[in-house]
Amino acid sequence: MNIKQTYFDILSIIPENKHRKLFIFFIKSILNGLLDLISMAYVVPILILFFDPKKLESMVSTHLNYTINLHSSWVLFLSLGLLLLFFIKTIIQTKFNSALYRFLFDISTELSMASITNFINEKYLQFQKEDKGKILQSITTVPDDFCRNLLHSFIFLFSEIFVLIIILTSLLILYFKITLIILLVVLSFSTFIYFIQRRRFLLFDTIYHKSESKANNHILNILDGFLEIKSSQNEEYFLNEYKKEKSLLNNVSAELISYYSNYSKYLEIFLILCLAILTFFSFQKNDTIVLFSILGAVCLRLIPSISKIMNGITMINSHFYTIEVLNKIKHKKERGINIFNSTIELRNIYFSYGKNAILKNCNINIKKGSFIGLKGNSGIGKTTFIYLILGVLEPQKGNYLIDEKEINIGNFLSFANYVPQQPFLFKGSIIDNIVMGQEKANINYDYIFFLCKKLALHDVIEKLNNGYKTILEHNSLRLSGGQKQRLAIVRALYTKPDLLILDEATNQQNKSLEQQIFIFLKELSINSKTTIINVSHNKDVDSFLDDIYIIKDEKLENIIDS
Ligand SMILES: Nc1ncnc2c1ncn2[C@@H]1O[C@H](COP(=O)(O)OP(=O)(O)OP(=O)(O)O)[C@@H](O)[C@H]1O
Repeated sequence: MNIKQTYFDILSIIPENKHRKLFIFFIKSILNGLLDLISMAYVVPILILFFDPKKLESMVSTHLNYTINLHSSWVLFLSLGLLLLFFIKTIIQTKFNSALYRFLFDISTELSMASITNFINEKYLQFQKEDKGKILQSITTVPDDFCRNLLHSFIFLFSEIFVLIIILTSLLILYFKITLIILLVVLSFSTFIYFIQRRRFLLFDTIYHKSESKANNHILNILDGFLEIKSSQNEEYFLNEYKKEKSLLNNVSAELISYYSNYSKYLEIFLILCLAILTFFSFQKNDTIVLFSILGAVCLRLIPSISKIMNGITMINSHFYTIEVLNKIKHKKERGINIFNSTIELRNIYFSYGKNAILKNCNINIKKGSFIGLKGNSGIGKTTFIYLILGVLEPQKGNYLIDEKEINIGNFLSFANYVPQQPFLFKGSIIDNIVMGQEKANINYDYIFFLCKKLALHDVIEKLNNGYKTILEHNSLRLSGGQKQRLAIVRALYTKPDLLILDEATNQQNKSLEQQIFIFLKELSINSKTTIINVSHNKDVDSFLDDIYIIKDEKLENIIDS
């Protein structure tokens, strides 16, 4: 592990406004480590001495060659001072711990937000290619793992190394020979353990990286395919696939957690063995007592310190993947702001998915307020064409003009709204699902009721237990397919889009309902100048359309003109 490189990698991930605070935490954690040296184990023997002034006086005169006369009031004063020091130390340490964890989790939230923002601003084609399990992982587990395991261990690694240096320097000054032997023994033992375990840590890193996203994908499969999985009676297969990855992950976590206590046990055993050997071969009786007392002190503070360092290195090595994942997050541009007054024009557009050409030399001029139909066989490229108009996909060739001015596309047009075949509903009330995050004070309830009435939804909603406040689940089954589609149209219309695209968005309505919806849409296109593009195979709605286009043999043709 290259500590310097890891430090710079960590800095490149953490938001810049947190760098100063991070540096302060490094310093504070060193001070915290030093405060750790004042432990109950040292305070109690000192207190016992204070309450036995005769012994303390004789110790001072024997070891320091100095005569003191301790009054009982002094003893009491010193004892209280020591206790006070211990309390202050404890308060400082608890405050430091709380502040550190708040800081770490604060960073985790920011990284999580950066990660999810990255995906929501991603180009659609790129988003489609992404592994959805990995997306979930990089939003949920990775920021958490980075802060809780890697960054936390890194901060403590510094402070523990610093504390260790102080302890060793003091011991070297006091008992040079024996400390040097212990140091060499412990260092070679730790290095030995590190090198034999290193490949295992890297394996853990790979397992965390791969298995979490695989497990996420299995969860997504189970959630999305709930009915199909049950109807084909394949629950067992999907559950086992999930279990495989989850067990792997949990086994790794269990092993990692156990390392912490195991390291100190290995060290203890190793030091006891060394002690036995040294006692047997090299030391006289007097030295053996000194040796025992030094080793006692070593066991008290040195072993936990070395264990913490080894554990920190283990944690960092096992979570390196988080740096790799988080490094990929780049802040991308927000939705483009455009205005549409008269025309949208696509000129000589060529678009292909890899070698699969979908549209060649495609031209269309869409006038504001027009109601356009788009037809074509399944898989011919209707949705692709719509995504090109919406600005979600970028053509390989051709020009995109709004009001006769060429624009750079690649991001959703701000004035457009789109209703897909399978509308998306999220956990929240019906109102939440319509306004999608609008501030409560700004919600235009009258317009929502008006739209719902026009789309034959108002009565349906009013009949639900809590009316418009009824809570829907993610992809709720509480509403029928047709009702969900109408709710999605209300949602799109609520934003008063200049351009509305319906991708087979009424194919689950019966004929009379579909006619009712189209009468209203036609009114909007005439009165509000809402431009509408409707993708549908259904000839029943052709009479509402001003223009009908068809995609055939990679060409876009106007049926009405030809
Ligand atoms: N992200 C993608 N990568 C590669 N190929 C794709 C991608 N999206 C769609 N395609 C392919 O492009 C072709 C056109 O797909 P598209 O979804 O545009 O057709 P469609 O006319 O809307 O079909 P349908 O009426 O069945 O919904 C299909 O052959 C499809 O497999």
